[in-house]
Amino acid sequence: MSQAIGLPTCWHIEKRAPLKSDSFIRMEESVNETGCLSIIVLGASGDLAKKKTFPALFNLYRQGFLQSNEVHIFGYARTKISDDDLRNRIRGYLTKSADDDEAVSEFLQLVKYVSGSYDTPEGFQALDEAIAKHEICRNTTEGTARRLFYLALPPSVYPPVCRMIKTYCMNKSDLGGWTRIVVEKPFGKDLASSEQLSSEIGSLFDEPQIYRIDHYLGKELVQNLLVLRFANRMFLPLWNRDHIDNVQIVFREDFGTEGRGGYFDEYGIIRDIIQNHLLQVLCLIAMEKPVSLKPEHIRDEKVKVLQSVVPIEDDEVVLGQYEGYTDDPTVPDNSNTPTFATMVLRIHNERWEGVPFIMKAGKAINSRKAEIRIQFKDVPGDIFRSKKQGRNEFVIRLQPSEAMYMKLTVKQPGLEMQCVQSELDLSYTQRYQGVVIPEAYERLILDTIRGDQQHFVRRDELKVAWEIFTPLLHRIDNGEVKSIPYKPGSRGPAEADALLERAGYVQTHGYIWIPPTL
Ligand SMILES: NC(=O)C1=CN([C@@H]2O[C@H](COP(=O)(O)OP(=O)(O)OC[C@H]3O[C@@H](n4cnc5c(N)ncnc54)[C@H](OP(=O)(O)O)[C@@H]3O)[C@@H](O)[C@H]2O)C=CC1
Ligand SMILES: O=C1O[C@H](COP(=O)(O)O)[C@@H](O)[C@H](O)[C@H]1O
Repeated sequence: MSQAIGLPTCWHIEKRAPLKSDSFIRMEESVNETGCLSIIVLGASGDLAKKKTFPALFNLYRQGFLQSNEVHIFGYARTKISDDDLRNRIRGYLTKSADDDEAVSEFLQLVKYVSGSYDTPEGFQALDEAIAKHEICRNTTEGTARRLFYLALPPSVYPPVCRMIKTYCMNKSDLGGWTRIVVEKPFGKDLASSEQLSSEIGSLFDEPQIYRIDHYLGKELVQNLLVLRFANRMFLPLWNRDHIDNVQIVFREDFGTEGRGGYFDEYGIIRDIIQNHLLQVLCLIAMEKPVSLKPEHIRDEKVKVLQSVVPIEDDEVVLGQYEGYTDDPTVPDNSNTPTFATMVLRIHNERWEGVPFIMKAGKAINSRKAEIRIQFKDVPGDIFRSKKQGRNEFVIRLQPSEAMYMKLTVKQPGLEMQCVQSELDLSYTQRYQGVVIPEAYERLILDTIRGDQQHFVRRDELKVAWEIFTPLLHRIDNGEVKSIPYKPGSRGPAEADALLERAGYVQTHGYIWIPPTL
């Protein structure tokens, strides 16, 4: 059928061409993407390293973006383990397919481990020796080597680590090689510490060398937002306060922070998820159209919309902590750290005045998903009494099962004039069969090697993000806003649903979207 009307019978997406920038912006200068490359994962013994960083490096290797005759990967952390111990720790996370066993073994042979502290020279001197040895054995012309330092560490240790890298581990000269650092969110704990961190790191590295990563910016459906909003005429008249009643940006995980207390308890769910991942999504949903797709133009518009966010009101915040969180030996028994938060952000500008942006994040709750839910206003002069069917909603499912669907009211098929809720649905697994959606970290690590900063956080963007959340975070740290206990596996505190209702969200009862099966 689709052939008859000239539509493609199947959707063919060009496989990613090796080592070519697939971003819309051609690189302004040719990028040195060949030659010896050392990737150093600091915090290699940790949760991020095993779950995200090493798997992303493996996938880049398996797809040919990392060549075994060029790259070497070094893990660095305090934990005293051997090369093989690290290899065994990460092996199970690299892939689920037995077909990859040979590639896994080849990849793991590229991985070495150096143990050392984060604030004394010895470990970093040993690390530099190990890197230099690799560079020499690759017959690398002095100074053309590339060194990428990935800080899979709590931000509290970034200053000493950056000082040690600058002092002991830089690429020895600049004949086309480079040294870059990738630092993880939340990049500080509040405005003052973030600015302090930016100043300290800014005194050691130039902005083009610093990659502030927020891996949500690498997710397929997040990268899709700009295209969705600004390449489709149909959304232009609807995307504002005249038609949209409320926006929810939701992050749920059905597991806790097992063993990550060393990091998580110091930061909490707002610093861990809302101040960065969900706020980045808010920017892309709420920002004005950039002048062009140049990184600076996009990031200019993100800063502008963040500058319009008004201070958060305590009566529009609900915090929670799952029962059993403090049973974790890495968490203090008297911790008040929130593992759940629902809050309302408000943007004081012409496009969004009066539209609540409801940010929800929780660990150890009843499902794992991340989505954007845009709820439209009621139909004026409703002759179908369709209000009981529920409002129109545009849902963008970031994960799992990437999808976008529009909930709408239609005539129920049959003889009767009955209304029923249905949906227009774009489910990626069904629509783009056979296309592998890259993991966020794969894209972003590749961008750091290519020198492409468009999907990374700029310093002024970070400053405004902290200005929004710091007053609330300080009130939480001072015990002025308490966490409500909730049962693991539940929806979180009931008070959060009450806040949603007060903010204007109207639940559609009886309708659920079921992802289509192939
Ligand atoms: N886990 C995840 O899924 C994600 C995490 N991130 C970010 O990555 C960073 C690290 O997170 P994650 O790996 O989960 O955290 P971990 O608690 O697993 O810490 C990583 C490593 O850092 C070292 N470390 C932990 N706490 C401290 C401390 N207080 N002082 C010095 N060293 C410490 C430990 O290594 P050792 O003791 O061996 O030196 C640990 O193995 C965070 O900034 C987080 O926001 C970002 C995206 C996803
Ligand atoms: O930054 C973080 O993100 C992960 C969730 O990442 P996702 O890609 O699986 O959604 C979260 O588990 C972790 O606490 C946080 O630090």
